[in-house]
Amino acid sequence: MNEKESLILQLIKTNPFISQIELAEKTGLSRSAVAGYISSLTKDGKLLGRAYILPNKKDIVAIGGSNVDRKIQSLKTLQYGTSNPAESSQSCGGVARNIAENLGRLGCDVSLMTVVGEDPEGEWLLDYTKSFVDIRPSQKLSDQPTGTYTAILDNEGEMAVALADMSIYDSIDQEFIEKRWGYIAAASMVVMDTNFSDDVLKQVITRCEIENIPLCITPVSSPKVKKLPQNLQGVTWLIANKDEAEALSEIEIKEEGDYFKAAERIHKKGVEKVVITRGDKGLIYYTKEGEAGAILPPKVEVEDVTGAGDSLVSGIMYAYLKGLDTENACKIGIACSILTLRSHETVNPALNDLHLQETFKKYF
Ligand SMILES: Nc1ncnc2c1ncn2[C@@H]1O[C@H](COP(=O)(O)OP(=O)(O)OP(=O)(O)O)[C@@H](O)[C@H]1O
Ligand SMILES: O=c1[nH]cc([C@@H]2O[C@H](CO)[C@@H](O)[C@H]2O)c(=O)[nH]1
Repeated sequence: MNEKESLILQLIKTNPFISQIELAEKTGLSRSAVAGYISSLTKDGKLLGRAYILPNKKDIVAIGGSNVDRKIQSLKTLQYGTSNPAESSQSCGGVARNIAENLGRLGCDVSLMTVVGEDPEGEWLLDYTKSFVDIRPSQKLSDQPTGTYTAILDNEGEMAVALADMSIYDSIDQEFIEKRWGYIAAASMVVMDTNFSDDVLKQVITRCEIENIPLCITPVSSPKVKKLPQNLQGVTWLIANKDEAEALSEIEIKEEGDYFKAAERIHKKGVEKVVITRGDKGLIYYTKEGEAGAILPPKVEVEDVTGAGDSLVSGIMYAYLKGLDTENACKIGIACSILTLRSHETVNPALNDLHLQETFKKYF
């Protein structure tokens, strides 16, 4: 094989969709010369022909946000209206991205459909994430900055207030999803956060229902939960914290029984399995099959709460895909959140399936 042929083969390997015109531009040959090389490579059996490429079958596709998380933790009790001595850190974030990374670390085959800006932050997020996750369905946008999440934490690691600068997600339209539907159709399960527009959320819910693709929705905040449609038929799991569950159910949760009333209201919108989390009081679950219960977490030292909810969702999905029932899937979810609570990062870099199983066995 001569130098030009091996260059053409290399370019085709990197991008099987490359056109003869692009190959000509990249090799400095004329288009007809490229055609000649391709024909001789085909005759020699080095190229097997042109083909449509289908996405690989994946366990999970995560749809939604990828942000840079900036966390500033007060060293002493927070005092409002004055300057508090603090410590800052930065990590990769975004609910969909966090879930995808957690699942990737747990050994699942997962892909991420997100958008970032064409800036150093976007580059960093995708570069870091691609070690655990297939990022091919994601895109960099040249005219928008990467989303950022800035959280002020108190000295105990609990979030006091957070600011979400994520206008980039408003530019995602139904066509973006349509073009990438092949990835969704090839998945055993879809997990979607509520960062994208209400039109996109509705489109994914409706189409997953029609095509019978299990879908888990996890809201990112109480303002953004309101983007969900009234009709949630087709949603398999909805996993929300107390504030998000209140906003979605329009029920104020004051006591134990209210959690189940809120869950029942959300179930009546069409959701099969509802989980409402409640910080150090664990969670409650309520399903169409009539399962209902509360699970308490063990007492743990909290380093930083950021990402606890996302790892809980990841643990539940990991267990659900392995065929566990709702109660045990929720326990795996709690075990996964404990590992995040003990880490300053939004996703614990020490997470793996062995570590998760050991934590589950230790506490449940
Ligand atoms: N202090 C804690 N002690 C033990 N478990 C906790 C604590 N805080 C959170 N968790 C675990 O994490 C899960 C999710 O926490 P929470 O209800 O605060 O959700 P969230 O607001 O979505 O979290 P975040 O936004 O911080 O990721 C809980 O169901 C629980 O299992
Ligand atoms: O509106 C949003 N707020 C916060 C997040 C993300 O939540 C994560 C913590 O649960 C954190 O990584 C942040 O980026 C998001 O994706 N959208």
